[in-house]
Amino acid sequence: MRTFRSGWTYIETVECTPPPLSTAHLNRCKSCDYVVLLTKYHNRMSNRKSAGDNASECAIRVFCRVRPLNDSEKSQNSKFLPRFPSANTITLSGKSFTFDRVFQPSVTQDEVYQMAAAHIVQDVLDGYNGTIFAYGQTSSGKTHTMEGHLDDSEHQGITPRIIKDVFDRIYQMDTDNLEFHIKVSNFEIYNEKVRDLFDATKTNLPIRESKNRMPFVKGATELFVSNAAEVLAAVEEGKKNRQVAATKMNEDSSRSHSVFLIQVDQEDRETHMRKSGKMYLVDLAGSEKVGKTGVSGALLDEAISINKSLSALSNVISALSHENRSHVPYRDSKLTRVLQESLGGNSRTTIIVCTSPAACNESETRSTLQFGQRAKTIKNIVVVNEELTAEEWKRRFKAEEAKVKELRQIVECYRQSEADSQKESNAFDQLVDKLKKQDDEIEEKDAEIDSYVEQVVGLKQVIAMLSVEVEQLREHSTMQAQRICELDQSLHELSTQSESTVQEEPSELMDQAISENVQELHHLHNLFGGDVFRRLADLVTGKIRTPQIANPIRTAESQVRGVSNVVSVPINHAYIMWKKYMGFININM
Ligand SMILES: Nc1ncnc2c1ncn2[C@@H]1O[C@H](COP(=O)(O)OP(=O)(O)OP(=O)(O)O)[C@@H](O)[C@H]1O
Repeated sequence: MRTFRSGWTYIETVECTPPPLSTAHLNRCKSCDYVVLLTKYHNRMSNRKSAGDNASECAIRVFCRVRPLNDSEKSQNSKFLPRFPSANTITLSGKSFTFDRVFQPSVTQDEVYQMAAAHIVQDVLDGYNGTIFAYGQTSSGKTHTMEGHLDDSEHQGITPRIIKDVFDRIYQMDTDNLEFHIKVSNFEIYNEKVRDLFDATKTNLPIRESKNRMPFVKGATELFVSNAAEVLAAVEEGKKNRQVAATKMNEDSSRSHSVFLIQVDQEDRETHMRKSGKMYLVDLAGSEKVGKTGVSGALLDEAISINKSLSALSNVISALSHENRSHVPYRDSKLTRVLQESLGGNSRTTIIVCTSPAACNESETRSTLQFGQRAKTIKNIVVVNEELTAEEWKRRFKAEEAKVKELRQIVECYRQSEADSQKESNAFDQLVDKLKKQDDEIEEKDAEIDSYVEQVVGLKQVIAMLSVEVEQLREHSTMQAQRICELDQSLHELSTQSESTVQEEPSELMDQAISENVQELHHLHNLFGGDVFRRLADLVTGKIRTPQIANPIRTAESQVRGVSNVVSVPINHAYIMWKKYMGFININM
């Protein structure tokens, strides 16, 4: 047995937004404590979200329903325009529109309910808010979809099916600890006035905001119900009071937007946990081209008011579908005020766009499909509405404390990591300075090397010249050596001659010959002992320090010395001979 009672207040839980995980920081410091902690934190938060524990993003679901051609359209021979290339696409004159599902005319009321609406029952029992509304031009099938035939189980629309399902699920629950409190209200927005459909005397109810900033209709009659039959009776009651009139396009045209609100509150008697889910079932009045509907007088005023509020709804949808939405004009109409939480707020919302298939309604159908397409981009943020027990508060408080502690740790780590990166950045600056200095030094060395290279080039030229000179000397020395041999021979002969004529005075001829030989010997001595060695010694010892340059010069020097040795042996011999001869002359003079 379930218990139903009344009189609770509800508190909405608010999600604490985790600090963003900056990619810049991730790149800088992939393994630092801060990132590890923050990643853990984010993972934990997303796990909590997926468990339905807190706020989560929820896109508005949009379905499209196409009704069959009606008699009037058939009689005009209006063509059946839409094509259905896939289960969720509709094509109109070549332009495709994609929805969560497209219902073709043959789709039954039950199929529409199962695919588009049944899920809302569980959402509401889980403590979420939910909204389903039908949108479309007049006579496109909105009332048929939302309400249908109330007393015909096959042709019932969404509202009676939801009511039945809510009670079926509650009675099927296998715990006896839950206590339920269900209340319904029904009002319409007619000519920008909120009228209570359960109490026809309340014709202009105000819209106020709760302390959670949720708009609600103040003073609307709330009926406490305990079974589906009671609720259906209430729906019938409200229906009687709704503004309908016959127009050229619809015999039972709704001249107002109707809102049926079911609020399910529940309490676990053991844990004292409380949850509350609100469900808005909305049948909008249809937009109409007054030329087509042929209305005048009061009906024309209604049509103008309907179109105005629908265009306010379009503006809200349009503002919400922009990424950088700044202002959403909820306050432009009563309709958008009432639906504020359903559009961009805390509600799991489903929109069923209803269309006519007839070619004569093509432009209205196209604008309906565009409306649905825009609405599909809107994302609501939903949270479970729950009232917490003292124990639950304590548990959450502790969890929040732990979270704060964790966040403090993260902040501390972040600070530390910032300080570390500052240090790293200073060290980096120093390194950059050092590298700059090294760069300058390298540039200097480069210049030095360039000058060495220039010197090497110059010295290579000198060596080449010296080599030529050495070669010439070698040739010359060979000739000179030959000459020295001849002189040696001649001196020997002269010496022999003088020994044999020791008593005789040296002849003038001999003196001249000896003098010439001596001069020639002097010349040769100067030639081989002088300039060449000096120049080589200069190069090797003083100005040249690099081995690459000095080595070839040393080679050249030894080559010259080699030549000089070759030449100097006979010269020395000749010189000795000459000295000997001169001594001989002096002794005998
Ligand atoms: N899918 C459908 N299958 C069969 N009949 C339908 C379907 N949709 C609508 N109809 C019929 O078309 C007519 C107009 O539908 P309905 O009253 O639901 O339109 P509406 O959009 O609510 O119009 P208004 O905005 O003028 O109130 C009704 O007779 C309804 O039974």
